[in-house]
Amino acid sequence: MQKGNIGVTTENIFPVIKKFLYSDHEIFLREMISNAVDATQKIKTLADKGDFKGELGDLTVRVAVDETAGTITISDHGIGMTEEEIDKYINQIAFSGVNDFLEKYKDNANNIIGHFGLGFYSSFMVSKKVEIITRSYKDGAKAVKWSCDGSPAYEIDDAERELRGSDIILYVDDDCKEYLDKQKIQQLLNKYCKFMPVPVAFGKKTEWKDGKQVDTDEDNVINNVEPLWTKQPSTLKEEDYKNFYRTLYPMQDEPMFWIHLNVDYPFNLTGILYFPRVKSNIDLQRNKIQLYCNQVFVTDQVEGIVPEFLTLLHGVIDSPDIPLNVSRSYLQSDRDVKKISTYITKKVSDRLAGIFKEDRKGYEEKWDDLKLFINYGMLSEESFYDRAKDFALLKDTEGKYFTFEEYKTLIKDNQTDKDGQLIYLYATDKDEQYSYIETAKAKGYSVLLLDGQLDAPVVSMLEQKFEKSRFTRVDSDIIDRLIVKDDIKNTELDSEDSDKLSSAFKSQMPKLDKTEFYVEVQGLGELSQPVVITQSEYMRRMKEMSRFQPGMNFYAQMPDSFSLVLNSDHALIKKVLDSCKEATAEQLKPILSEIKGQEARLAALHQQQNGKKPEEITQEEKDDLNNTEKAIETERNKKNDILANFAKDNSVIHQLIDLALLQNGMLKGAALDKFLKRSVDLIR
Ligand SMILES: Nc1ncnc2c1ncn2[C@@H]1O[C@H](COP(=O)(O)OP(=O)(O)OP(=O)(O)O)[C@@H](O)[C@H]1O
Repeated sequence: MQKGNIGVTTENIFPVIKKFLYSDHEIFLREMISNAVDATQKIKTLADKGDFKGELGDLTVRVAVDETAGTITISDHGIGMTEEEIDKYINQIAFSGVNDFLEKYKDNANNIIGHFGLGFYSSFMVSKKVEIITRSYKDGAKAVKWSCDGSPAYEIDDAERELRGSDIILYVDDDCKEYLDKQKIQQLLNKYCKFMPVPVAFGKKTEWKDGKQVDTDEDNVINNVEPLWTKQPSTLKEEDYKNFYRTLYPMQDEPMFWIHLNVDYPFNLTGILYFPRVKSNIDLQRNKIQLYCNQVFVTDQVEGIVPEFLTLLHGVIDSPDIPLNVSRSYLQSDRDVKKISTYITKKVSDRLAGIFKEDRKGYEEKWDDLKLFINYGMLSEESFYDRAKDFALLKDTEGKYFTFEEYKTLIKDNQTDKDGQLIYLYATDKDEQYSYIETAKAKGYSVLLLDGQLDAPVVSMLEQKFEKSRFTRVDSDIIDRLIVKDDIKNTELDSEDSDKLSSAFKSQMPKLDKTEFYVEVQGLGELSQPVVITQSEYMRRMKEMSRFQPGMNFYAQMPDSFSLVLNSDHALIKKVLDSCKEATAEQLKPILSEIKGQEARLAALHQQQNGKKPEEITQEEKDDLNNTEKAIETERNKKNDILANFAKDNSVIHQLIDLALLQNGMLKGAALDKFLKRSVDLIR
């Protein structure tokens, strides 16, 4: 028997390992099984080369849990180890790996990607003692047993073992008893070993016999040794890809299409990426791309390796060239990783461009599902925008699709304003903005439907990319001002009438929380609606953006401001004006003439004082000016009161306001109820 100390200086290294890798204890199983798989593949290689002439035998790696003994055993029929090899690979080298790890990550353990290849010693994260019973394939090799209880001391002894290969026996620590639960092990095998290249068996398949579940003779092999991505694309059918997708994401809808990745220079990478049909954000967070290293599952945190927008895709990537035992910040600056990321982006855009070219109709049918990925890609990656601008689509409110270039050609003639700016009209909700869309269409304009999650930032991006172009929502102004072609014709009403109308209407606008209404009078044509509500594009966008961007709180606090535009060409508005004049003329006459007089006085005072320096203006003159202003204010208030008093009982005004609110989904609760009752009264 040989005793010795493992070549480490730290007195007791294992508590440290445990602490560092606390969240990732479970990887021990992956490490043990991939060692067993490696040893098995090595014997196969030796046999292929003729360096091993014996029987290969059954190469299945076996995992067994013994709850009573408190052990997990991983057995392989691989190359095994001689005593010298144990000394070299386990006592010396493996430990130096642990040492390096501690050296490097002492201070920033949190930055570790979470799957440092600790290899064999990760077994101590869950074990109080580990034994290796092994026998090398080499002629005349003796079986040996190595054991270590987690202190730097180990023992090596002779052992009984007939067959070539190794048993690794983990004596599970008392605080890690969960790993003695078969279901837990099954779950870990499923997560990490599902596609390992050598059969891995966990117990036997069971069957029902005499009302009991009993083991059969057949191994319960948990993995598929030849997963789809390792095969040649030319040998695969559509159904194969769909089936594989189902094994990866059992509850998910069929994917739209996929990309089989396969490169061996300048780096090695295989994999299959699927474009999923995404139903909800929960799906996005739950189903992720899985990263493998030679068919061993590493992680589903692929940020930094795959461009961010492609993390929304599903599937697998397998590459031995992605450095796994480094921190994330290093990963992002690593040149090979950058190359991988660029390669994947190019592959994805080539595939999309290909489908677009070959099957435009099919592509359009998928667009609504694809849009999120492509928009996200264009927003987050300049190089992707440059590729995607030729196959990204815009959809109009009638459901027709256009490329950027096609759409520009379509609207160029009719939607260029007097300053030469191309105006892209859009709606965000076909039903809510229905009448605005119809008005625009009646004018021969095309209206885009931009109702996607990312459309607001996409609009800002496109405005920067497209030359001399602006996006405007159809309800952001009255039709003649959406695309200003000539100078606007002014309302035919004189300012006094216009003022009466707007004051009367304004006095009856509802007092809504955080909402402001401006009232203006415009001639919109006899056939247009009598009252229209619009919301300025600029303010709406600022408010929308403030929801996503910190530091824009100022805009979020501002009330929503809307314009209520009264169409002075409409018969109903004319009718209101006439009855208003009739009802208020007597009362308003002296007030209006008083206001006129005071205004003339104010103008004269201003003129007088304008020529003077501030110190030359006397207190008396200042008071005079202030008092005149106040007098005007008082008279105006009187005027407004009279108009409000008239408007209060005018059911046409109320009805018109409510109809406009209703059209914008702003009439609710008690106000809606009142409107309904009034409407019934009106037709009674
Ligand atoms: N089941 C086994 N059969 C034969 N040799 C083994 C077995 N397990 C471990 N070894 C030997 O011990 C060495 C150290 O294993 P360890 O898992 O620590 O590192 P590794 O597998 O080389 O690298 P990694 O850190 O990526 O796992 C292996 O390289 C191998 O030579």
